[in-house]
Amino acid sequence: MSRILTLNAGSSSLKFGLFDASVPEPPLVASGHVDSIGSPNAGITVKAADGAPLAAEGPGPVKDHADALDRVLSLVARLFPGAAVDAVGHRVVHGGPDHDAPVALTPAIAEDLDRFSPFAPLHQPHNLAGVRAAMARFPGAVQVACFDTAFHRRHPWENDTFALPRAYYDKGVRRYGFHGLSYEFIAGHLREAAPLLHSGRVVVAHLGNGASMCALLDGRSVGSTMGFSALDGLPMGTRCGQLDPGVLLYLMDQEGMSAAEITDLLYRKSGLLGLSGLSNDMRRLEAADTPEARQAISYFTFRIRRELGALAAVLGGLDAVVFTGGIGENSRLVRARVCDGMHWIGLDLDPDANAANAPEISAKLSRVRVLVVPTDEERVIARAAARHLEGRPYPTQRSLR
Ligand SMILES: Nc1ncnc2c1ncn2[C@@H]1O[C@H](COP(=O)(O)OP(=O)(O)O)[C@@H](O)[C@H]1O
Ligand SMILES: CC(=O)OP(=O)(O)O
Ligand SMILES: [Mg+2]
Repeated sequence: MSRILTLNAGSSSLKFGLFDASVPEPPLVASGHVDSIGSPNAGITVKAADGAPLAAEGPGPVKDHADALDRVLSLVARLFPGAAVDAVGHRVVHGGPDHDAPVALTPAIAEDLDRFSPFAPLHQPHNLAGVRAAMARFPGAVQVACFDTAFHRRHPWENDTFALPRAYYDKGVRRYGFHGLSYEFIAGHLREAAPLLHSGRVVVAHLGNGASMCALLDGRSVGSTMGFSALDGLPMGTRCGQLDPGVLLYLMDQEGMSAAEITDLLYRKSGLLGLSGLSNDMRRLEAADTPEARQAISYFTFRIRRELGALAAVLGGLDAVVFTGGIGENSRLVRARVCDGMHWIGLDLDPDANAANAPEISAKLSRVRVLVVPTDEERVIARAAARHLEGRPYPTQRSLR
């Protein structure tokens, strides 16, 4: 049986999917994820398409992404011994200025993508390690890279640039935006489930260990909170989010910190972890209820509200907000805190629907609808891989450079 395998390395997770490759909209066969990578309480679960559990390991340590990948590939081989993997679809977070669509990887393209590892150090190296491991394990399969940045490549120039001398823009110092596979899935979901909203003004809040927001107009990205690297915008599990560049000058000049030390500070020690002094995991912060944990959550939700106002201004109004990602899909507290006091923009929450994790959590009379939509980046990756297998890759616009 011909199969597509998808690999999606997030900053704290490795998600994968196995799809039947024999039809154009590939049906899911099984999916799984490793969560809390790097913690002593990581877990691995695999389930069939109908949700039936197939395997579970942990809680226990999963040292790093390489360990997670090894275990996932062994589990797939053990659970599906006869599966012929014809395509492996990879989430690759940074595609730079050239990639505005999925691409079939050659070793040379994969090597070139390593240029962007410094701008997404919690992701790109793991994404490319997945590519190398899959090339070795499935040498006959087409390897398709699907970029987080691609969905945003046609956003307006004002959202693409920084106010630096133009030479830097030409060198690729631009606002790329990330989580594009998730936003593409949500846009597709709206097109099917709520066509009127799809053609309207929607802000999607992808809140996971990495977090960003995207303004969708007619299903296309017109603005996002993440920029050149996966650091900008909202605070995240361990990342600082938006920061006055003057702070960087201070850290270099007054504190004598090296680039490597600043990288470690901003990517691994800041955000919810840095503010709480406790954890990057929203579940732990909600349970801990220390003043620092409460402040970390307050800063997180304050920044989301601030960006919601800003993106609504970009859109010229607001018809819907969509929550997604591990926190957006599961944290009633965060959703309630984000929506609290948003009546001025026409948004009223239904507290019972929110507490029940319902798919629509806005009050009946709320002008702005509020939806909770589980994202499915694997589905978007599988579709792209299927098109490559069918010999119908997505067209690209190389003129974007
Ligand atoms: N029930 C829950 N309540 C609150 N937060 C949750 C819950 N389940 C998951 N999360 C949060 O989701 C985050 C992971 O989101 P996810 O999107 O899977 O991660 P990644 O960004 O690594 O892809 C965890 O760090 C955790 O804080
Ligand atoms: C780009 C990014 O932050 O991804 P994730 O949320 O999966 O860590
Ligand atoms: Mg993710």
